[in-house]
Amino acid sequence: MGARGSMSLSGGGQRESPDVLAWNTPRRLSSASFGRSGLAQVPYCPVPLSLGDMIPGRLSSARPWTMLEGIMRGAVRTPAGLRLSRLLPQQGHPRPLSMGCVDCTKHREPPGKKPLSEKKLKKHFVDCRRVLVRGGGGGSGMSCFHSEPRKEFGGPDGGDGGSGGHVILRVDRQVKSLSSVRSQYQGFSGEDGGSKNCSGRGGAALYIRVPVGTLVKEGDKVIADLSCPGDEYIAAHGGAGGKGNRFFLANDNRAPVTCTPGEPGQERVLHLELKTVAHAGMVGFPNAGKSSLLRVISNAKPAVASYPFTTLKPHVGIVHYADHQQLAVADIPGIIQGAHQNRGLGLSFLRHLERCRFLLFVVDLALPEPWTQLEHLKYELEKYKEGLSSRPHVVIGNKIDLPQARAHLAPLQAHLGQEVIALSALTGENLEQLLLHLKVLYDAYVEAELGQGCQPLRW
Ligand SMILES: Nc1nc2c(ncn2[C@@H]2O[C@H](COP(=O)(O)OP(=O)(O)OP(=O)(O)O)[C@@H](O)[C@H]2O)c(=O)[nH]1
Ligand SMILES: [Mg+2]
Repeated sequence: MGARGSMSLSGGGQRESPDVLAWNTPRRLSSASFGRSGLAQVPYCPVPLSLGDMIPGRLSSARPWTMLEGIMRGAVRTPAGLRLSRLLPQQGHPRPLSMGCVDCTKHREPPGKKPLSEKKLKKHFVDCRRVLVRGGGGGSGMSCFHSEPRKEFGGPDGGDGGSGGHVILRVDRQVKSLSSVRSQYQGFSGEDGGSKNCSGRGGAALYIRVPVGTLVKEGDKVIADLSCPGDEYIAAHGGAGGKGNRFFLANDNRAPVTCTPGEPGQERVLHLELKTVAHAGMVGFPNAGKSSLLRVISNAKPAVASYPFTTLKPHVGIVHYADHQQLAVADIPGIIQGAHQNRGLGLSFLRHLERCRFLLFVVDLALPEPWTQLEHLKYELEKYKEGLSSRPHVVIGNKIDLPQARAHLAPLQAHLGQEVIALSALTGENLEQLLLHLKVLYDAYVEAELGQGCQPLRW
């Protein structure tokens, strides 16, 4: 018998424990060993194996092998690319083994993945894309006639072509920018119709994965706002399939030869624009310490340096609270006076603030007359979009650890007539006050949304 025969070869005369599964040669499970379910349960393997799965080549014979004896034939291939043999010892070195499937190796550490450097992240962050989408073409209809012995002219039996596949934009939470979106997409075509009234298979839908907060524009018109994970938008419809000659059968035409070709898919040029979705957006002059602050309150790691415009693209960090609430905070590039006249990085990146429910104005307390920073910031926001600066907000005075900053705090508060949260992103001083304040703003936002019957943004 196959299994017993191979045991004597590989075991080298060694008596084996009935409880172990010994390795020799990888074998493929053959069809003979599977019941109607198509699955075989191998001892010591917690999951059933299916036809084509790799199993260890030899099994101890003192156990009930009747089922297994028939299954040890064939070579080494698995349908899903699964090769259990890779988990097992080398051929020619039999070793007791009590596992036989991938599930048994779950505890193994995955190979280490290097985090992307800040430089690479910037390079790969794309928040605008022009994309040409074409739906799949429909398959052509068939023109043919039924024919069988003694029935030569059986009538038209050409089937219709399958319709072309749509091209669909789908929001995926794992996708963080539009960098993975290509400039062109062509949907899958439908199959042509066949004889015997067989219709062609329709083309499969082609999905383009986009990040949460993608705005779809055609020309200047916004046609879709994909702001929730799982949202879908059909960017280009597939073409309809052509008609086979059977379709044209009529009383006055019993033998039509006409069939129509499939229609081409829809073709559109779309502009995708990413507007970061976050609860809070940080606004401030360059070097105010926005990125430093995001690093200490969240899990995000934006670059920090003492030169202006260190941050060139938005970063979103998540603040975790003890009650499992999660608050997303976006750090955007610094704004300077005259940004609306395209100074500095301009204002185009302010679109990432548009969806933020509340704003965090970060002011550098170490600079003289810090209230002027706030005035300029609000002015620039208003220039970009009216009413943007009057959203619920909190003023943060950063760098309180510096001696001159303490002196500037009282005049700033007097000037603004509102509370300023003085803290230090460097030393962590007074961060709790900011976190508590953020929670209050978040709770107010959730309450307001629920009050209006809307679902608040959950991260
Ligand atoms: N002393 C002190 N220095 C700070 C504090 N926060 C940030 N800094 C320093 O300020 C400099 C700028 O910090 P960033 O966090 O990069 O500032 P930013 O606002 O993100 O700057 P841009 O990305 O250019 O807009 C860095 O050298 C930080 O070390 C603070 O609380 N105290
Ligand atoms: Mg920064």
